[in-house]
Amino acid sequence: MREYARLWRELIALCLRRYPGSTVFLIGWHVVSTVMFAAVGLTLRALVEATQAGTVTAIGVAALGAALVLTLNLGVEHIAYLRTIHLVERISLTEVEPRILRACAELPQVRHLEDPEFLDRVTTLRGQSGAVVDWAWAVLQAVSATIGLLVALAVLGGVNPWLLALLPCAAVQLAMERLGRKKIAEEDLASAEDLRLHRELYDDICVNPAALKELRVYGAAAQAIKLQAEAWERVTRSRARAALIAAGWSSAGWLVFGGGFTLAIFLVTAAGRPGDIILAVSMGVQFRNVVEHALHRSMQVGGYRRLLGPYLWLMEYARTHRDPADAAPPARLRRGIELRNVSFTYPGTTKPVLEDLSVHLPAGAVVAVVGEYGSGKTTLVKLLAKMYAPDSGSILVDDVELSALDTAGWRASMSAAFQDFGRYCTTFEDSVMMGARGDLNSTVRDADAEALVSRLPDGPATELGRRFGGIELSEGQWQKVALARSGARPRPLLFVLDEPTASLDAPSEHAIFTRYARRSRELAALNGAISVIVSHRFSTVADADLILVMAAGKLVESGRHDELLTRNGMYADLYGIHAAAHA
Ligand SMILES: Nc1ncnc2c1ncn2[C@@H]1O[C@H](COP(=O)(O)OP(=O)(O)OP(=O)(O)O)[C@@H](O)[C@H]1O
Repeated sequence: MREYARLWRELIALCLRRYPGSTVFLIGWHVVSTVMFAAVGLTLRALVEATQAGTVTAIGVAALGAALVLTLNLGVEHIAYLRTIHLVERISLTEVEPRILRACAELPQVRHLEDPEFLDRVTTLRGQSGAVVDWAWAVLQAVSATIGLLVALAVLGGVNPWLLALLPCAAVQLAMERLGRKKIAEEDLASAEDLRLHRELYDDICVNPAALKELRVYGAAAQAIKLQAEAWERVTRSRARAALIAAGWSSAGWLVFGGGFTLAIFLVTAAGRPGDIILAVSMGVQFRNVVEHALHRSMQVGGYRRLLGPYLWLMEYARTHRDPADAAPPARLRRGIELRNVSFTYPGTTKPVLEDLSVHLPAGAVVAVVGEYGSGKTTLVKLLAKMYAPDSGSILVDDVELSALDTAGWRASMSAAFQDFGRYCTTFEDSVMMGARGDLNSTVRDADAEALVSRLPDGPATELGRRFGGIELSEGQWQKVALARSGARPRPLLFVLDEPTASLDAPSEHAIFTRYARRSRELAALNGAISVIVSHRFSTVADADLILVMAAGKLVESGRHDELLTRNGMYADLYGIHAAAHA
């Protein structure tokens, strides 16, 4: 409960800071509106009593008061409604949505992507930042409307105590509504996985080019559409069931409230004076709307909690998963990187992907990692990039635990072309430089991407990616963009190329490796940088200072090309197969 109170204060303070005028006006209106409903009945009763007494001045004052109250009730209420919408939209888009995005983007590792609890909560929050801000105002409105209702009940109770029976009737109604909301919240969380599946399949069927091609080739589109429909069917079925149960509770509640209200008004009408009857009837006519408003905002407050729970959970998750490490990475590597008995299993799985891996990567070395498919090469690279932490063992950077190095600082000290590189729909230049301040021309040259740039209609300023109106590139061209990006950072300590030329032709591959090998040597002389190249092509790795041969998560051999050939082990076998295939 305390965390909700803190969040509420935080959101209102945010509104005050960004839009002080609107916020003060709205808070002021919510205070004034607590007496507005009762004021309608009281001014109309005063008008009737002044008319009965025949006092012209009293009639004039009462009529003016009633007109003012009615105008405020209708006019200012509408302005307050519009201001609230504006405020909620602005604050959610400029403050709360970025907080949600930052909470995800600044997580130091990528472990959370395998955590269904994390994914379900982030899915629930998608596009819902407005609801988080609206909740803060709904709380204020619910409180203001509830106080207004109590003031009105005090006035009505003064007229006839039977009218107080409206309060327990409303309480029963609220309790029944709550049961229904709880059911809806439970079903929402339970169906989050199906909802995610439905959206991902939609993307695969309609806009994801990689999946789209395969669905066509394998004739699996109909099956994917069927699975998508089934996922949606499960979502809607469970939501409809919850909505029906909630509606049942709600209707029963309204029945109780409506019955009590009708009886109370009947009793007052039977015994009241003309002024009191006008008061009871005028307030009675609006009473249902006022109760509904108070209930609606109160229910919204409760309903929004299904989003506030995940929101607070995410903020707490981001806070507790913040990088505790603060040691600065070295400016240059002296000893290098050492892996000691490193083991790793992906979250949610049981089979270790890396087992008891120990190896020293000397400063300034070009290290090649080879091995069968699925042997753990990419996983090793992910551990070096601190995307995951080893389950046991340690990784030392110049004798300092990698886990103790500030993650953002370590990432700023490395550069990488990952196997599953991103395709960013922005200009070629932005896609390559991505915040780096290196020289675009030499970066393009090293990635052998000069011919690609010369073919782009607007050169480096060309927008890439057809999805947002740019031009589409081939797989190999996208890979060159990713490669160029990895070369844009001027002085990385760790330079990772994970299958950097898998989509490229042989001449391109040769040109790139010659340049990157030269660059690696230059970097090594500059700051002792280590280059790690994962490749299936043995011609590529023969010149490496150290070759690591992986098999089923284990390091089976390591050494230079000649040493490994002499050893006549797995490397020699694989090299032989490769050489024969390319003879
Ligand atoms: N995110 C993940 N969650 C669970 N298992 C994973 C994940 N990523 C990879 N694996 C598994 O870990 C093992 C090693 O994968 P990894 O990508 O490291 O191998 P690799 O040697 O790089 O393979 P390739 O040569 O095909 O790129 C594989 O069995 C793979 O299925």
